[in-house]
Amino acid sequence: MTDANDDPEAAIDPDEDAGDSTALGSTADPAPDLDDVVLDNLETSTDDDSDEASRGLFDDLLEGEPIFENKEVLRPSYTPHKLPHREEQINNMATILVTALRGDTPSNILIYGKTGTGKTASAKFVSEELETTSQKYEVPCEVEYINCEVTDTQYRVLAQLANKFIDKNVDVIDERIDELEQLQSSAREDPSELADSDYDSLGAVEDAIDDLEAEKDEFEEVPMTGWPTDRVYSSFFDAVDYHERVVVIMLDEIDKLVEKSGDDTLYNLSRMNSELENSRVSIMGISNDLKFTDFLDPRVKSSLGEEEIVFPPYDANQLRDILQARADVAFKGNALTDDVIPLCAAFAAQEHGDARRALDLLRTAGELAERDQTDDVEEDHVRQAQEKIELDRVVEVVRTLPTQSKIVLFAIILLEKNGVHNINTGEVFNIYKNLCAEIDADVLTQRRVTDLISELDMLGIVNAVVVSKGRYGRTKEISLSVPTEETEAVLLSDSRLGDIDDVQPFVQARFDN
Ligand SMILES: Nc1ncnc2c1ncn2[C@@H]1O[C@H](COP(=O)(O)OP(=O)(O)OP(=O)(O)O)[C@@H](O)[C@H]1O
Repeated sequence: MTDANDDPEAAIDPDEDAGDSTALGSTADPAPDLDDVVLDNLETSTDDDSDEASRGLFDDLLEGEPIFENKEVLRPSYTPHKLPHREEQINNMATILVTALRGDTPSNILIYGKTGTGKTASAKFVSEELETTSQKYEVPCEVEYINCEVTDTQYRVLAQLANKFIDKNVDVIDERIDELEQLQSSAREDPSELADSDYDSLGAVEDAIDDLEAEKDEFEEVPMTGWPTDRVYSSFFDAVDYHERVVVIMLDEIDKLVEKSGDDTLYNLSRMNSELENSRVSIMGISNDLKFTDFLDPRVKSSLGEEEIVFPPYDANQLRDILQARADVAFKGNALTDDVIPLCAAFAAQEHGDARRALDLLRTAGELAERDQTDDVEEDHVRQAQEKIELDRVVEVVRTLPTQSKIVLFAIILLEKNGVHNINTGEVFNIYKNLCAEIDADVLTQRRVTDLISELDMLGIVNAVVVSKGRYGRTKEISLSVPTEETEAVLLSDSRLGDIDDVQPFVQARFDN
């Protein structure tokens, strides 16, 4: 990839710029003699004033040798061509799918594994290989990818598939029409051209073109809402069965589809083959959730799970190899100090062997080093990156909390900020009540507030431990697990909580009651 960042010297040469600005500057001198200008130009090209004048906001930034050679390679959207430590899973998939290249129906496959274990990347890699090979051997085989987190109802899945196949069918028809039109024009010049074709006259070619045009007009795009589901299904069915082919439907995050809209889609897809005449359909489901098949109809479960492939989490050594392979392409020669990759791998392995997290860390560490304008990425940049990513996560979780949980969290923050340690539920509840009154929110019961505190605990935002107070029973001691200032700022960015003017009186309230 070439981009201005790759070679800033080549893209914008400050010297060249200075020369230009002198030439422009010379227009200030009325009626310059052409020869003088050239001479002036040479003489003044080292003149600092004009150089300074042209230095803009970006010059300094461009001058620092960039750390990255190609940052895109570290982004989640990039599909690598090599996937270290996934050879076994990739081979398993290929062994199952090769059936498609023989014109038969491959078994359905279910792929399991935690987030960031390379399921999508591996499945996409195998699909691309499958499609390329099918073109090479001219065996009609197609893969359709659907992300069920986005497309999460039966209607949408079927509509999206129907429209994709309709588009493909239109392309097939257009190609055929092109061929016939070529035959038509060459046969007009030399009627013997028809001898090798299926048509005995120009009229017959004309009719065939008309038929194809009419067929094309019959295809109707499925709207994204509004049709009865069986109509959408039959549109999809007809579009797939339009000509002979094997179709692999890849349903990424398949558990989200089942969670949102049950197993009807899978039931319909898995029984299609008995009715299709020309084509065959096979399903490849990908899931983070090992238990989602428990919610499936037993028939769907056994049909979908004909073959199961598990993607185990990566360990720190495997993550190192993955990072190294990407870093070789992403960074300039010696931009990484020795500790960087092992540390990113170790942090990500602690999480649960998530390659996405490891790549995020490496990219963020590189960006932080770039911002510092240093020549290389150091261990400290990785630690800062780890903190930044963690903080971004916290901000996102806090920002999307329901209002009641935000109020409870705000009460805990106010107590901590006022030096209260080992906060108990009663203290939180008192402040919570006052905050609710201030912003006109419903007041929940203390029991419900205790539940909300437990939820905040599960999200890792607060730490709530149950301690025994001897004969006074047991109580919860609550403390914040996230940075106070940043979390408070996120809470105050909520328009309702932002309305609270003076928080001091609320803290006094803990002594009431
Ligand atoms: N073996 C590997 N080699 C190189 N890159 C990898 C490997 N495994 C995963 N990655 C990279 O890690 C990131 C996450 O991988 P991927 O999206 O395939 O994970 P996933 O298992 O599908 O996760 P999720 O369930 O969250 O979608 C991607 O950027 C991918 O390119």
